[in-house]
Amino acid sequence: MRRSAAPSQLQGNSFKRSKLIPPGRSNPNLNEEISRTNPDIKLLQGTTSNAFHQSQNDPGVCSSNVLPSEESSKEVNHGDESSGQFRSQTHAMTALNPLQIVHSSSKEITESKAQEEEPGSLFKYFSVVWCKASKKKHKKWEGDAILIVKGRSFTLKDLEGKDIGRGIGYKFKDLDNIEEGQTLMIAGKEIEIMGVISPDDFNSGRCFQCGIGSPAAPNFSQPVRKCFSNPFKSVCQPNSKENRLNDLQSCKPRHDPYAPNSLVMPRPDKNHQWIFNKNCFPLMDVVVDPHLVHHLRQHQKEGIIFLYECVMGMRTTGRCGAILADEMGLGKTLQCISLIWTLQCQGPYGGKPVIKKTLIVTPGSLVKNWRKEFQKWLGSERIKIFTVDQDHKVEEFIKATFYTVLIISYEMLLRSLDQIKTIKFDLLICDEGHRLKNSAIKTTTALVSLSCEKRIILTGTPVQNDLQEFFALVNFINPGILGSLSSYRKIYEEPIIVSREPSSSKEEKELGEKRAAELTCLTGLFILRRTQEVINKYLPPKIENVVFCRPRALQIELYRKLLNSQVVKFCLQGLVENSTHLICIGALKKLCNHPCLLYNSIKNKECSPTDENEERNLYRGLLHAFPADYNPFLFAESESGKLQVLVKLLAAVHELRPSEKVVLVSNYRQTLDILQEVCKHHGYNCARLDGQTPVSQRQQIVDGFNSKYSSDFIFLLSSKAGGVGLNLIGGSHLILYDIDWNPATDIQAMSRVWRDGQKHPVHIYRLLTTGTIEEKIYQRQISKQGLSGAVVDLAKSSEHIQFSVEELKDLFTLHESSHCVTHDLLDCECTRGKDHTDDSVEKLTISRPCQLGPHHQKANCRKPLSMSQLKQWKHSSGEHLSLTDPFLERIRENVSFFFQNITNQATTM
Ligand SMILES: Nc1ncnc2c1ncn2[C@@H]1O[C@H](COP(=O)(O)OP(=O)(O)OP(=O)(O)O)[C@@H](O)[C@H]1O
Ligand SMILES: [Mg+2]
Repeated sequence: MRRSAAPSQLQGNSFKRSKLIPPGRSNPNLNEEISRTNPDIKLLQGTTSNAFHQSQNDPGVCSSNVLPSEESSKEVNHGDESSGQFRSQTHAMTALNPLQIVHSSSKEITESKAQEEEPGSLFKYFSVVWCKASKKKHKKWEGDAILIVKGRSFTLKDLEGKDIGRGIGYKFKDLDNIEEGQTLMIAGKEIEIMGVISPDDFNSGRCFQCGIGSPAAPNFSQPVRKCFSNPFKSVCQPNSKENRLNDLQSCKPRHDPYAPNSLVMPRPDKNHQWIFNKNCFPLMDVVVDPHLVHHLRQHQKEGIIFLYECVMGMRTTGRCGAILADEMGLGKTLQCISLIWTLQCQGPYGGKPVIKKTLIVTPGSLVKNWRKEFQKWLGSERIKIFTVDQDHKVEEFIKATFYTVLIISYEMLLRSLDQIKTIKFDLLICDEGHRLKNSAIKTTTALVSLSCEKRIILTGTPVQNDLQEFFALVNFINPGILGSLSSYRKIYEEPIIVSREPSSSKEEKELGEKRAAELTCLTGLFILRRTQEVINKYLPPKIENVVFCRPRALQIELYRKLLNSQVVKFCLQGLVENSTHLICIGALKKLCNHPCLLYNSIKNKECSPTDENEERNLYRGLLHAFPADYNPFLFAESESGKLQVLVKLLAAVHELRPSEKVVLVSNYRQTLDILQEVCKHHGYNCARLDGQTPVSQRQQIVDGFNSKYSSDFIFLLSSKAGGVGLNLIGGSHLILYDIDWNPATDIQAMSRVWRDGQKHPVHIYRLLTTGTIEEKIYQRQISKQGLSGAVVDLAKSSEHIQFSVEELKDLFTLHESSHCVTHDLLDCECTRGKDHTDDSVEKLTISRPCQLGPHHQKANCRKPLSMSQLKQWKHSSGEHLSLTDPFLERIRENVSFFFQNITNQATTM
């Protein structure tokens, strides 16, 4: 709260101030004094202790600011003054003793209410300044506030959205006649009306944002024609008057702004020049190096202009942060490299470079990728990059002054924070920066402690699903722009959340929508997100398949036994903790991957007989279901439906596309071990990257696989450990062997191959075991997250999921007779009105319109996929597949159902 800096004081409004009379509501003599000396002043008395006592006795009289009723506190929380069926009127009049009004007869009140009801339904909003009522001659306004008047009631809110005064039951004409410049006494405060606020400004929350710099309109004025200078000539640095005059003639843009396809940054407007060009350097066009522009896609050019305007403080005055939230694979790295290279060599004022040193913080597995990308786009001569690792410490960067860019992992940053703090960085880039959504974690506090104000967050993961996390990210790049956390919650979060409740009123919905729109509009100035569609045209076709694999006999037997266990029964009766549900879910998921994983877990538990816990109980009696001579190291394909399909798929790719490679993804290291052994057994060379792969080796492994000279046919990837940001374009087939609760994990993995640089059509296979928990997780991914439109979040894992007993019942059911439970749930034309038995499905598949074939409608490929979108995908049971896909053909006998969607369809597969 600002003190002694309220607008009227700053502006020195003597006329208005002369009207100020020391307020003193609780002192009746003072009121008299006020009215005697200043008949202009209105006393709107809503919050005296007298009034409160009265209201206790007379339910018809309400005075808030003191113990608001339940109804009124709802009003407070939601910022919604609409619920006002006022219980009575209190009083609102010029120089009138409030007690007189309190004693008004109820008849009078009713009559006046009836007369005034209609106009009272309209809201009026005023910006005001306020201070406590006092007799002092020279007083200080304590702050700005918003006065909301509806009919015969008012609420006074501070700029954090908190109620600081309320009252109801005033005379309509008193509240109706409020006008600019007027001084009022209300709720124990003296206020001065500064101006009228439009309903739109209030509903959008804009009126609370007076602390925010106004958005500066981007300036796209055409550059003035000038000769361009030699790109390698150093920029001028004027320091004296003569120099400056000389510079006026000699300073030229580094690159020709008029060359065909040149990318010229917008010029700063007058306001910007006033603030940032104190030395009156000549205005210079900032032109992106044509060497880079040559490669840039249109969306990347726009992204560079956006980043430039943000970090230059041209979009939001005084703020230099940006969030580039483009979907995965859109080339955020290249956009940043272009920005760094431009700002490091040029600037709008006399051409003086805007930045000297840049700090890039990134996940460990991407440190080398950043170096590679710098080299790819700028070569190794133009810019000197320093990457921190075990052998190259930050001290080296400090000593060797020619390095201008420091690339470091988040982990290393924490370890080297003291040294990092000694360096003056002008630009900070946080790659995969959604991890900063928690302001309490060490990484965030470490980065906040750096003084650099030009900050960019890069993330391919949408950031707006959790409003508090969103606040943390925004507050990191543009500190304070959304006000304090408490005001943000009051002004935006609470109304938005309330409006999304099914029980919310029409007004609450409207307010929430307006606030959400305003928040989007405000943050849209410095957040940019483009979706994959913008590069689809540069990418080869993507054929995405969801493959439902029939479980094998051993799997079904063990699955039944697990579901019949005491532990699962206790889960279904709601008798056990969430951790026990997770143990059961974990066992079922292992079984779906391969029974040997379950066998090993049972054996491990047996080895520690003293360890009496739920997991041990769950496994009781299960060993008997395995053959007596069971060998868990054979990894028999015939024991796992998915493994059988996988082996056939690999063989098909190897045979039909000998020059293409496969990325094979699992979330579990033990599963990757099995897959690795199986690959070895079939003579396929593999590369592997999981959580245990040393960070220093990761890029080398990725490069090796992507190289056309590599003999590796398969890349085994643990998606959680190393998925983000990797480019695995060496592979054109990607198989997701298991499913994660969080669709973002799977989407991240799938985005590794279908990205810029990919030459082949991409085939994606998501393997699910029919009728099992894997289908349930998939349904949860696409129904809950997809349908609600909620965006996904990488950090949320199953540990954070709470299950209702109903959900658990569904999770712990095995559907043995269905071809595809997911399809059964779709209410698809092909099954509508029929029993979901094997027979009926099979008969229908022959003629149904949604079968693979020309009738299918192309689904919107935007993620996350929803159930209704899935229905639009081509689908069919294994038996009735119309065989245009040679890979699916090879696996059809092990598969009960397929869904397929093709993006960027081409004639060949
Ligand atoms: N204009 C371009 N022309 C050709 N290749 C490009 C272009 N822009 C980017 N690429 C390449 O596309 C790939 C993906 O780029 P990048 O890694 O920057 O994506 P990203 O947006 O950071 O995605 P993620 O969110 O997955 O990290 C890289 O190999 C990059 O070199
Ligand atoms: Mg990236």
